[in-house]
Amino acid sequence: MSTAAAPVRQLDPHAVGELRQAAEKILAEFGTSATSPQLLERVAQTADSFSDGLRHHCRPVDAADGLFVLRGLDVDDEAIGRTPSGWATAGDSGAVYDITLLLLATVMGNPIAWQGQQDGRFVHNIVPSPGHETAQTGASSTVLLSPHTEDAFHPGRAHLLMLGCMRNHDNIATTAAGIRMTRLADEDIDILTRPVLPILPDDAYDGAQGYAEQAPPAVPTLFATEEGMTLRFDPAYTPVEEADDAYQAAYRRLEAELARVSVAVSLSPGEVLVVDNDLVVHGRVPFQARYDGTDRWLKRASVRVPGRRTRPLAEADEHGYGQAALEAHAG
Ligand SMILES: O=C(O)CCC(=O)C(=O)O
Ligand SMILES: [Fe+2]
Repeated sequence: MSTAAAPVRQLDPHAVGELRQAAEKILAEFGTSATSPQLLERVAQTADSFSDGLRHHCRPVDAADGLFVLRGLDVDDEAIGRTPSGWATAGDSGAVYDITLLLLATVMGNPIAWQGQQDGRFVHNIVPSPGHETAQTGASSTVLLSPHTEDAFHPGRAHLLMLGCMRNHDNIATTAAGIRMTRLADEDIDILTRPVLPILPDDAYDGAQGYAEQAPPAVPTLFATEEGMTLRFDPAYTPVEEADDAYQAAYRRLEAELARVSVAVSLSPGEVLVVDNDLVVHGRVPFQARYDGTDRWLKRASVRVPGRRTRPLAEADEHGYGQAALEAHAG
């Protein structure tokens, strides 16, 4: 894994001020970042009025590695208070950044939430939580969070994933690996393009594991589009051992290639990592949680981009394990 720098988009002071003022105004009006239809509507109106400069910073990912870092937001380590001990107790901690992320997400596309995850909030808190150290979810710490497509099990998954950093005293890196940086044999691409294995819902979803009304759909790992390759990959939730030997070997070679091209991005407060969820798998290195109110703390938003054609049409027939993605703004 390399620590090669991700492309940076530096927000200018004008754009930072514009965002800050807008987020504070909305927070003052509603008193919370908990999303109501009224708050979401205000977010949409506000994002509509943003300057071209700010909009330009939010343009689509335009590099082959499939990601960028937006830099320059102000985060005051004292003012944000203690790192919450888990998403369930986070409440309005860092609420102005929830709204900031929602505003940015709304410029980039349509933010989504999941009924079954973090109480249906549009912005999630990613913090290490006691008892979850070894889980394959954002709440873990001591284990490697394996590279994955966010919400890979679902046809309504995000096109863009945003991770905004509140605090990261131990410089714990997020990992990112782009499919277009890999080199794979044509034969492997051919095999991995076939729908052979399902991807099951991850442990962060209430209720989805018990979903047994229909068989899990087999989905392709790779998908070739006019603009290039995309992937849908989550080995921790894929029963790879059920495939034949040739498929398993190709899958392992893809895993090895993703590891080879993986970059480590250690976010600093005020930075927002944006990854294209069709091009990049992300994860996190293992770390030791502090559990003293100063732990690493990220805010996460997921965004769908209307009109993108980066996925197989057959996804429209998937049941999504009974989970529904809620869109912030009507189409
Ligand atoms: O903690 C991180 O850097 C990434 C965690 C993750 O996979 C996520 O929040 O989706
Ligand atoms: Fe993730």
